[in-house]
Amino acid sequence: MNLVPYDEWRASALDPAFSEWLRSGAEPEWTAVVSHPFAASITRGDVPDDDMRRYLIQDFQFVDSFTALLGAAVASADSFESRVPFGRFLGETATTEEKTYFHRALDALGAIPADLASPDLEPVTADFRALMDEARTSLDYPIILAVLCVAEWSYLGWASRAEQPLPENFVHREWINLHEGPVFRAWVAFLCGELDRLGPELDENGRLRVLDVFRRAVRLELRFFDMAAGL
Ligand SMILES: Cc1ncc(CN)c(N)n1
Repeated sequence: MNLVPYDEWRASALDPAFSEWLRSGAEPEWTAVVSHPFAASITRGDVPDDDMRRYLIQDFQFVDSFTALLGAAVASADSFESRVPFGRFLGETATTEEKTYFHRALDALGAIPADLASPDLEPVTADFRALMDEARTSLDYPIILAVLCVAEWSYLGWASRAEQPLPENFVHREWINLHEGPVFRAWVAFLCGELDRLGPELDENGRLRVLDVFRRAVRLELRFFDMAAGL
């Protein structure tokens, strides 16, 4: 656990980026997320259908709050240049690719419409939605960025470990492809870059608040995969 103040840390770090200070401060949970057995099983395409259905039903509820959080990022970003990528991602991915993926995948997995509309929320799903709602209503741009960055960067982390050829089953293959590739990498680089730009301008208290939210989000990602794995 990294409690070294950012100014001290960056003087000696190999990569002095603020996002790297956050990520290393969220160890060992970060590595546990990106190397989680459930995520590895997605990359191999061998998650049993019942487990994949339970995971995606819960994740659809995650994505709902995540989409609202993207809207808050558009509203709270500090410049037009920064608002645009959030708006683009909101339009292109959240409302088209990801949404059609969920409907096709859950259909193939035998879910019924009620599973999507009003499922029983697992405790971790409710907790994750609460953190995203807290960040959204704060309208505090670095805090919003911290949650978005964990969600996307950690997913790039496990998805980029997938080996070719990717699974034939589209439920697994498309879920990997949604979180890998040049466009998704550029999106994650943008989120990290925004934190790298703003972090050094915060005072120590502000940085610790961002680190606290970053860590809470990483712990929730870990619990989410544990829930999916039935742990
Ligand atoms: C729980 C969770 N975390 C992150 C992602 C990536 N958007 C996701 N779909 N679900």
